[in-house]
Amino acid sequence: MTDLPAHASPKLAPRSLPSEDGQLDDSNQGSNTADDQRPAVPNSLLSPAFTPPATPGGTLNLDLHPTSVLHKTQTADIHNKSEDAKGPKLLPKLPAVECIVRARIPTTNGAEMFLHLYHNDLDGKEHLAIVFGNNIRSRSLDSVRPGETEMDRMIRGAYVGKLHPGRVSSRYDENLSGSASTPKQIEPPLVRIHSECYTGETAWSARCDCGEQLDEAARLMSFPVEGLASDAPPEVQSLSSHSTGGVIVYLRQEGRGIGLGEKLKAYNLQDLGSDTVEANLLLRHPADARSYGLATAILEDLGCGVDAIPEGIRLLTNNPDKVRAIEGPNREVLVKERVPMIPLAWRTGGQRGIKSSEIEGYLQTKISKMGHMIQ
Ligand SMILES: Nc1nc2c(ncn2[C@@H]2O[C@H](COP(=O)(O)OP(=O)(O)OP(=O)(O)O)[C@@H](O)[C@H]2O)c(=O)[nH]1
Repeated sequence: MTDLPAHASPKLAPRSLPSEDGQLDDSNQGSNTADDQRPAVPNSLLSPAFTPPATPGGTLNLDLHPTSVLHKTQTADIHNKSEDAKGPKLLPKLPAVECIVRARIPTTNGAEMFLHLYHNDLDGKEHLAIVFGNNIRSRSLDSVRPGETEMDRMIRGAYVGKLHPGRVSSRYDENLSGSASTPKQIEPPLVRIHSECYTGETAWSARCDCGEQLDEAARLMSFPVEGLASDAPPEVQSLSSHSTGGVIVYLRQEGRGIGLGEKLKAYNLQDLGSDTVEANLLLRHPADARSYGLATAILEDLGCGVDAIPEGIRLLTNNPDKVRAIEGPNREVLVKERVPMIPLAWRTGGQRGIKSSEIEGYLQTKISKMGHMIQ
């Protein structure tokens, strides 16, 4: 019997049995990146479960293409020729999105933002757009619904200017001059596509820098131009002429798309010695199970597509795959510039930011295995 560690389940048959010469019996062994990245562990430790390559609980637009993303990925997984080791999927067609409601949120740092809640035809999740400034507006929110009253429009956030007690028109804010209530032509806006991370954003985790990245994106977008002091970091200085707004598209793709429960299992595997990519693969998930079609569609709806801003957007990310993915299958969005997100601890020589051995490994794996450009 194969020599297995004590915690290996004896009930799971190995996926490939070693042949007599000690080689694995996979016919396609070693032929691609997934295999290259798969850690050397007993096959019986691998979970037999298959996880869809998109937001858990969601459905993919299978009806559009019989040979859908899901089918292709399943096939790839079965044949152990996965292209899933890294990199998001480009959906064949952008999903339909609709902004259902928008509300003004004053934030604890004094800046104000408008939270936009979206529905879509791809999954049952409520994805969000956090909009800073008055220049970015949702087309689907602003469009007129049959039979709605002015009060209905104001309640769902389809108003210009600001709400105040006694206001009666969604279209006209008597406290604003005419020009101020009309969105101006905007410069290439700053955009962040952010994936949900309960542990990093809410539960104070120092395993990742997701919370810090979300805070930093909001800070850059709400940075008052006149407040740009000499102590502002270089990337902020370079943004000075633009930093009057932006949008964070907040996708409910927890754990790079595998969901919170699976991410927590991955954390346990990381504590057992795997890195973040290996842990996902051991659980039979792609290293990155996300897709970005929803974000592209939301950006289009917010007037950040090439139809409205041919100059493109400036994307806050270190992830090269995200840059291409966000542009969409038909280049609906143009990424004019990638703005890097340098961890605060690196920028301040460890004075501020997240300190933990876990975050060091996390960032190292992003650079070495996921091609992130943290510079
Ligand atoms: N599966 C898994 N997901 C993780 C882990 N740590 C963070 N995440 C998730 O990763 C997502 C954030 O992705 P990142 O890789 O940090 O960032 P990115 O979006 O790829 O790239 P940037 O734009 O440069 O930040 C969130 O959904 C987190 O929940 C981990 O160890 N395992």
